[in-house]
Amino acid sequence: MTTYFEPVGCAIDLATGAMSNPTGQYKKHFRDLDGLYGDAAAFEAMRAEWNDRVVYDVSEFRPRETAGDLIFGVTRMSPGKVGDEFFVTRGHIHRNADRPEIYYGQKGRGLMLLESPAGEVRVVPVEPMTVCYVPPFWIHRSVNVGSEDLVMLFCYPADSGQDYEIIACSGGMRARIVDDGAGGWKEVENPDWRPRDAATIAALHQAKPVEVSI
Ligand SMILES: O=P(O)(O)OC[C@H]1O[C@](O)(CO)[C@@H](O)[C@@H]1O
Ligand SMILES: [Fe+2]
Repeated sequence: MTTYFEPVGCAIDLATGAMSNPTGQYKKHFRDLDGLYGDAAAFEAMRAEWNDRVVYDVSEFRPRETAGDLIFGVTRMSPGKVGDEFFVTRGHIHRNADRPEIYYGQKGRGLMLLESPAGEVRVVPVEPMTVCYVPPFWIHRSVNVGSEDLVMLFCYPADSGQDYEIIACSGGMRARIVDDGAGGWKEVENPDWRPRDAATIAALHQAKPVEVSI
């Protein structure tokens, strides 16, 4: 006999960015984000005040990790900058790179910074009442460009996985989002960025065995 999963409703608290009935939660502290930002000296200078503070936290509902299911949850990110660069999440490509994702902005003013394997850059707003579609194969990272918490719902295929190395291997993402000095943001080129070679890009497109659950 087939045993069905129980349906669940998860309430989102906009004040805290927490979701009820999560199956998991984690926090990323400032100290965990060393190496993400362009201005390493500014990062070190902030440690005294920020080291143990939470920059972003995630509550998620992950029923299982087999193909066909979904993982969803909420990310809350504090406002702030390292030098002139706005706070970001680590960023990743999905380990099964052909898996997409959506984000739905709930509070605050954010951006999704995206980069294709070949190095094309896109920026999509993530604000209340805005859905951001992250297509398959795009590296993605959220940016809080506002002055209050950014709260976003996310949802992606349960067998996506995350690969964080792809960004580190290229010297960071190709673009950084910095303060424009006029209350807004602008995109600047990361001088340390290195293009991916053809073999690395081809490997992302290799067919993977499809998981079948019995
Ligand atoms: O996993 P990262 O890149 O640190 O960013 C956190 C966000 O991305 C997710 O991994 C979802 O793709 C969530 O945990 C959260 O929205
Ligand atoms: Fe993702």
